[in-house]
Amino acid sequence: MMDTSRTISLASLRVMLCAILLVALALGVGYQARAAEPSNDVRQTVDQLLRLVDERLAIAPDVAKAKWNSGAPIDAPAREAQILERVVAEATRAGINEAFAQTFFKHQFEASKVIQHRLHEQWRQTEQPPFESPPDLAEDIRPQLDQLTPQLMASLRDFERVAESEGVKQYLENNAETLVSDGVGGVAREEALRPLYEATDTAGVQ
Ligand SMILES: C=C(O[C@@H]1C=C(C(=O)O)C=C[C@H]1O)C(=O)O
Repeated sequence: MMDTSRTISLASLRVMLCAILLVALALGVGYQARAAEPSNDVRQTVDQLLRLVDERLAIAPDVAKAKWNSGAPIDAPAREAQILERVVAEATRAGINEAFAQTFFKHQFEASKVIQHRLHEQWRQTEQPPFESPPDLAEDIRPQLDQLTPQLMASLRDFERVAESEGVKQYLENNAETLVSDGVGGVAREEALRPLYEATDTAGVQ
């Protein structure tokens, strides 16, 4: 015959041990989550940059429309060089890492072109006629993009200062999708944000 009281006490001991383990695990996870949560200030900095990236990407469909009507090539290297020239000048003036700023903007150009190419491909398939009243590239769109350049530079400067703080990469990952929409399944977003992820990587922040 089995000693029932002994069996019960062994079983309850196991339950207790399990409970203790679970509590310890929960506390550990909770601690990690707290430790990885960046400060308010850091979160605002990241949010601001993500919003500006989103704002810039949101202009790409207008660029695509203007070029669809005019037949101008999507790739405009002279225009990109002109923007980069301003970026370098501003980086020098404001003490922003020049290589980082240039790489960041090159990625914004690529991301914009991903969206433009996708739209043109779609419009070729649907035999889209010229748009009724497309925005003017030189008069409307490029000035809008130029307005964003100094805002993005200021935001990059702030981002550079917090890229090394704890939990920034995770915070970026968690908020990128909500704050940056690209309409092409995340391809343009990934392209636009890669330099930011890399900036957190070189800091050894996971
Ligand atoms: C937006 C344009 O299209 C492309 C993307 C650019 C950008 O993101 O600023 C610049 C030049 C082009 O290669 C443009 O021609 O102005």
